[in-house]
Amino acid sequence: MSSRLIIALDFASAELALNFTQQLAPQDAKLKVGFELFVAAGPDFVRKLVDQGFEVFLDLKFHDIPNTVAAACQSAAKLGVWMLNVHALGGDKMMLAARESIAGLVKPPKLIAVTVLTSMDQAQLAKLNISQAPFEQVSHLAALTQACGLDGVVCSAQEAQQLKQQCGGEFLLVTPGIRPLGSQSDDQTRILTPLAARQLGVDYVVVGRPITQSKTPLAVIKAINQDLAE
Ligand SMILES: O=C(O)c1cc(=O)[nH]c(=O)n1[C@@H]1O[C@H](COP(=O)(O)O)[C@@H](O)[C@H]1O
Repeated sequence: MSSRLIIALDFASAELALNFTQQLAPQDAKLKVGFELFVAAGPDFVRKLVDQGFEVFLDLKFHDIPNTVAAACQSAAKLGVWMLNVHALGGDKMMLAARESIAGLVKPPKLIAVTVLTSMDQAQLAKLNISQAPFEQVSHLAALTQACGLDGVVCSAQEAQQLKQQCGGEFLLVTPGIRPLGSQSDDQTRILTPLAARQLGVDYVVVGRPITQSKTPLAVIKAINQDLAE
């Protein structure tokens, strides 16, 4: 069975990222390329990972006018990635345009929307004039995302159980803010362990620093995969 682990390749160069990925096989984990690596290494690096057989989540969190986001999604899909994301706060017209832009492809990537970043807590939302608790905002944005026909959302594992009830089992929940017991929370606030996330119904966990900054990354990956297979 393919892994439910997505490793965040937050490295500053293609060379550093390749040093890390050469230890991995595609069945060990899916790989996420975000802003840091994409800006440094570009689309060629993404194509290289895809050619090596990895399922790649291109995490560029598109958030712009519908026409721009639709075109960006098309360009991203041409790289052969497995998953793409946009910001739900871009609104329904933007999400609909994004979905339609890739709908006709033979093998479209999964398209998901970021709800409330896992680094955000209620106090930070309040400063954005959002008076709701994080879960209420996540729930609202997940409903909007689902109504636009997207495949799922990025949220915190803390919201997973209620979201699965709300959106149904097929709607994908992808959760960063995952920390194995004993690891630092860093800048994440809404966190859970891999095992707890899986028990709450999460489909894919995103883990970066606890793996990429570990002295024994393969052991951490193995332990997380065991937890996710429970
Ligand atoms: O879209 C994302 O991937 C994302 C959304 C979110 O709400 N929180 C979040 O941490 N992420 C990403 O998930 C990864 C988490 O990395 P670590 O905190 O190092 O495990 C980073 O690459 C973030 O950019």
